[in-house]
Amino acid sequence: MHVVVNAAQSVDGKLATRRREQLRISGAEDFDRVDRVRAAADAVLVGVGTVLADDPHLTLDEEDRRVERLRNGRPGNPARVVADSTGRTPTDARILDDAATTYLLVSPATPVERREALEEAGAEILVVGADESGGDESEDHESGDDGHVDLASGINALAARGVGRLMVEGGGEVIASCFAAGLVDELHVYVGSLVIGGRDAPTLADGEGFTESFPRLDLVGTERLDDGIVLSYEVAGD
Ligand SMILES: NC(=O)C1=CN([C@@H]2O[C@H](COP(=O)(O)OP(=O)(O)OC[C@H]3O[C@@H](n4cnc5c(N)ncnc54)[C@H](OP(=O)(O)O)[C@@H]3O)[C@@H](O)[C@H]2O)C=CC1
Ligand SMILES: Nc1nc(O)c(N)c(N[C@@H]2O[C@H](COP(=O)(O)O)[C@@H](O)[C@H]2O)n1
Repeated sequence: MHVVVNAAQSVDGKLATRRREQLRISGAEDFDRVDRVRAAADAVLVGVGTVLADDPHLTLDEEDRRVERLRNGRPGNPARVVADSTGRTPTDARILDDAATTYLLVSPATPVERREALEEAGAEILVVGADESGGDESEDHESGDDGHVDLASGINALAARGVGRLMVEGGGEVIASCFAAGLVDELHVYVGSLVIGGRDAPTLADGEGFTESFPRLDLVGTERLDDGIVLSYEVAGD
């Protein structure tokens, strides 16, 4: 599985305001780039925090890209995936429409009735088990997962359904967990020319944070778009 993380942040590293409302950080040129990255992916993943805050659709904007995918024998839109341990995705969320397959990665803690309601609303439920690495106050654990669904298991379940390239669009909690689990291959960050501020505003990588062993990145590209810059990285090997 090849995992590509993409996000837009302010100069001070924030993905949104402290109110966690969707904010346009980039512009038309960057949204077109994001659409290209989506078009290359088999699936696009977000955390349930992003679904609750933004109600995103996560489909392609450009019809030509959908047509090209169909011509290549792929679904018109990439599948949509939500990391959602207890099934908090609203049944009227936009990602549950029929524009693409939508997988919800839930833990066994999600009640059967909730799973059934979400299936009825259009979701494919994948029960993938909770992450066991968090929750012990005595350890300096760096995963920050604390009983959320185990993303590595989720990715294996997606691979078994034909997903070879996964785009992760956020938010900060899920991106942090992806780095903590060593799942990320590429990172693309659009840095918009604004300061958002706020100690409680989401950042590119929230979670518990790292204290000893930090994911290291190789800068492989820079591109000026709109009034900002896209920084492209590959995750450095050990
Ligand atoms: N500028 C940008 O590019 C983007 C900005 N955003 C912004 O980010 C904010 C949302 O980010 P954030 O609040 O961090 O939410 P996330 O989208 O990262 O979702 C976090 C939630 O995902 C669930 N989850 C399931 N499994 C995991 C796991 N293994 N690790 C971590 N979380 C997991 C948890 O809920 P549970 O335990 O219930 O499963 C958790 O609370 C919004 O304000 C949105 O606008 C979002 C995307 C892109
Ligand atoms: N790349 C990017 N640039 C911005 O300026 C943004 N505000 C975001 N936000 C994320 O984009 C997703 C919206 O998806 P749809 O347009 O509904 O398909 C959502 O995840 C936002 O948080 N991204």
